[in-house]
Amino acid sequence: MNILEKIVADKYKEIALKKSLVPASQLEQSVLFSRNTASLANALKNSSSGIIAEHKRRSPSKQTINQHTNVGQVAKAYENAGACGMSVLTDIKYFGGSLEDLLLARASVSMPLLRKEFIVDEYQLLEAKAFGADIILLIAAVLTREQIKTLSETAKSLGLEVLLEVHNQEELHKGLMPNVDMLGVNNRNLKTFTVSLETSKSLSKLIPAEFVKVSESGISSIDAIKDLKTYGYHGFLIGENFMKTENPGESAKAFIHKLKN
Ligand SMILES: O=P(O)(O)OC[C@@H](O)[C@@H](O)c1c[nH]c2ccccc12
Repeated sequence: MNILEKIVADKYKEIALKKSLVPASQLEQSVLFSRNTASLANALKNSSSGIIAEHKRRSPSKQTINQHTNVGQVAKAYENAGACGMSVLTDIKYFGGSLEDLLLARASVSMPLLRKEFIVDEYQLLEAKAFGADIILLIAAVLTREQIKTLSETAKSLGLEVLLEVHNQEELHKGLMPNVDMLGVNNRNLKTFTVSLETSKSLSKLIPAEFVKVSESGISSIDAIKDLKTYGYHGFLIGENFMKTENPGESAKAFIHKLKN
């Protein structure tokens, strides 16, 4: 089993346990469940920065990145820095995140929030809504076309936007469908962890114009973003480059300032 298969196998077990502890009907009663959601796609189209800043404590590829953050403060600082949106890792076992992190971010900011998770079941969409997300991630590598279809339909019916993540042409073709709002090209191969911005560049021409394009992972320079913009990208998902510093919010602020000037 590769790491991605391991994460997903654990995820199915985690969901079964959670369903037995917290029924879906309880999630639907959350005060946050009936709120109006914010659009990341619109924020990206209208933004000069395009930065989606991520909160990530650790990862299978890097182990510890930053264990000392206050997610509410980081969220506030990312928003003040001019980020278009924020991505919050909610996987506990491999990324050290939680749904509480998402909730704390939601309590601190009004910018669009992405639940960064390995979503394989509609129950996780209800959780996303109940804990404050505006956007959900669907990873084509771990889903069938049928799953992408039903999960994206349900997400949209809950008012959640859909960011579909792909890493190659095959995944892209599997996932292109009307309920997908944004196409994220992950520069990191989730099976081997190798990172190359060439992945975003080569896949860009295959993505139809109606999808907002997001380049994900391994982005750490202004030049890289300027380059990716020429390939039609509107969004840039950055985690480690901010999180590995002592003050992720300040790092994001300095980065976005440089980008705009
Ligand atoms: O920390 P980076 O290299 O800037 O990457 C951020 C983000 O793209 C990455 O965390 C990510 C992209 N797709 C994922 C899927 C699951 C978990 C994490 C991810």
